[in-house]
Amino acid sequence: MIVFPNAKINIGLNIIARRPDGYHNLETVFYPIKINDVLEVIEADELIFESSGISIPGDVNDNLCIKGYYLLKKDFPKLPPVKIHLHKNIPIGAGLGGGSSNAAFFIKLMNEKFELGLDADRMEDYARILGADCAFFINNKPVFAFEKGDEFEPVKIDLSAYKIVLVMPDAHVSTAEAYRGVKPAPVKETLYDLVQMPLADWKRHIRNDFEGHIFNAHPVIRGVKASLYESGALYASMSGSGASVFGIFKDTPDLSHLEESCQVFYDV
Ligand SMILES: C[C@@](CO)(OP(=O)(O)O)[C@H](O)COP(=O)(O)OP(=O)(O)OC[C@H]1O[C@@H](n2ccc(N)nc2=O)[C@H](O)[C@@H]1O
Ligand SMILES: Nc1ncnc2c1ncn2[C@@H]1O[C@H](COP(=O)(O)OP(=O)(O)O)[C@@H](O)[C@H]1O
Repeated sequence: MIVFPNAKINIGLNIIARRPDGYHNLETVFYPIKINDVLEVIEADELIFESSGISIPGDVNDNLCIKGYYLLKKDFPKLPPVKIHLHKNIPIGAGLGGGSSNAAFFIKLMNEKFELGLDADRMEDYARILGADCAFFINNKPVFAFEKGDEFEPVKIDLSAYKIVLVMPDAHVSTAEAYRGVKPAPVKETLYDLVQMPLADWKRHIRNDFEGHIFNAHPVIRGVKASLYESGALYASMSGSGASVFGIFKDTPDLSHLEESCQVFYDV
């Protein structure tokens, strides 16, 4: 069985408070975008993980697909061994949730392939264990997210009339680094309301709290955001903990000046 895990962008990201468990309460809007990995799972004599495309840092046993397998196996001991092939296309550590998406799509694929009988809520519960960003990818629809980013309210937001461009500069930001450098603060207006405003107003009201210190540490990312506005973006922002930056345009822009130093994904 083959599925195509997609990436996400964060529209707004406000870090509200540090939690006793060391995580942070936040508000954000997750929005799915069309940059995809390829995930294939077949039955096998033993558990095998192979990948191609972008190489994935870290130990194979820490891969979120493998962690997802063992998580399901604990509750479904009869689950047979599988061979997993993951073709990585989503930039890694980019604020795009690629690994989290792989985990969630793996759970959905195993549920269907082995008829585990899990509904979306149960699959979200499994995904929450694997990471704060994973549960969103079970339903994979635009949502207002809060708590650790794993509790949701549906939000009416449709960007299909616009062109979204995703730019990946030559910079790497770890999620933990991003959280270490941010000062939590309560919000004056909730993102849930702010994203209902006309898109032309977003630039003045919607922000990503990671941008301040991440831009100081990685000025190239600030430069990409400025370049997107200079190229006519109605709204541009770093996605999540970065380093990727997205821009929302009326029409597909010419960003050839960025293509030498960045990976540019048009109309995602
Ligand atoms: C920042 C966000 C915004 O959507 O995504 P990315 O930019 O990474 O895609 C997420 O909060 C990342 O979610 P995810 O990447 O799943 O985080 P996890 O693996 O669960 O946690 C990695 C580390 O990030 C920090 N962390 C994560 C989530 C959260 N609400 N508070 C935190 O403090 C913790 O230090 C944790 O050890
Ligand atoms: N299937 C996977 N794909 C990508 N990264 C993974 C995967 N499993 C675990 N990881 C680890 O997760 C981190 C990147 O996660 P990812 O979701 O791509 O980042 P981000 O959420 O910032 O976009 C890397 O350190 C990588 O080692």
